[in-house]
Amino acid sequence: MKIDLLGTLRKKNPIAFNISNFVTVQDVANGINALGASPIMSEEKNEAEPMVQMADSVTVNLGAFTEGQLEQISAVTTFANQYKKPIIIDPVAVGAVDYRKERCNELLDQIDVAVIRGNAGEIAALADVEWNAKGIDAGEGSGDLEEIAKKLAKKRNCVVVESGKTDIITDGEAVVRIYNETDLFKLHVGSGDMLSSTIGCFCGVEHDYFEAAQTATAVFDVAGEVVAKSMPKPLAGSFGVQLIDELHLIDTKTVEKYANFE
Ligand SMILES: Nc1ncnc2c1ncn2[C@@H]1O[C@H](COP(=O)(O)OP(=O)(O)OP(=O)(O)O)[C@@H](O)[C@H]1O
Ligand SMILES: Cc1ncsc1CCO
Ligand SMILES: [Mg+2]
Repeated sequence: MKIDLLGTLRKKNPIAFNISNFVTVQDVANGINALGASPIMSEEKNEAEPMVQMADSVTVNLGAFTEGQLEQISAVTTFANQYKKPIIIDPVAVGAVDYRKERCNELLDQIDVAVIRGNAGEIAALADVEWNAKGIDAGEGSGDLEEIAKKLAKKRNCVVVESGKTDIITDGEAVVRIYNETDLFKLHVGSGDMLSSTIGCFCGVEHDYFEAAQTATAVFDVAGEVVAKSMPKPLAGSFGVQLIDELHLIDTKTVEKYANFE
């Protein structure tokens, strides 16, 4: 794993264009800004082209899109392919709402994406595997998590990050697993959105998106673990704030020390 990509990210300060959702947009912007990227958000179709041109990566979060916004998402992602900017997709709740899955699949049919990051329920839905997703959460299922992630990676010819107790990262062939020590992430709505946008930042500085996704996930997971270790008792609100603090403070030595992966 190329943990020193964290240094590269901080040196380059990539512009991370995010189409976010109204629930978590501020955590996403502050999280990746603290990490060392330069976030910019937009919902306006008429500025899609210059936004994409100046960006190093484009992260599209499908958490709360409207019908009108689909046109903007389509324009942005088409320009991103044209200008060869990596696209990261966060398919929020596609396992729970068919309308979302259908729109997401239409989008994925139109464009090439670098990374899809979702929980097990979301990744299973896009991989056409039976699963009981629960709203924005992973829900329950009995399928093999690695096989599901690989199936989607092959189907969409991209890297898949399937988050959960163990984060599974695959390019369809190789698999890297990152083991998490704390589940405090679940206390903070938007942990997943922040992870997806963190992956976007690393894809903006590393063209090997499999490597970028691994480093991003390890940095993010370790940041959460460091916060959890420092808290005398789990506090949901403080966890969210301290996660942003730790994304600012974290260094490669800390990631090397605590990242548990194979
Ligand atoms: N059971 C768990 N134990 C430990 N860590 C977890 C667990 N589930 C998720 N995580 C971690 O939480 C972070 C967010 O992943 P998660 O799978 O919860 O995304 P999500 O479901 O899209 O979240 P949200 O939509 O609420 O933002 C990741 O860093 C992941 O490693
Ligand atoms: C709670 C919620 N609803 C739509 S998006 C979102 C944030 C998690 O993605
Ligand atoms: Mg999510």
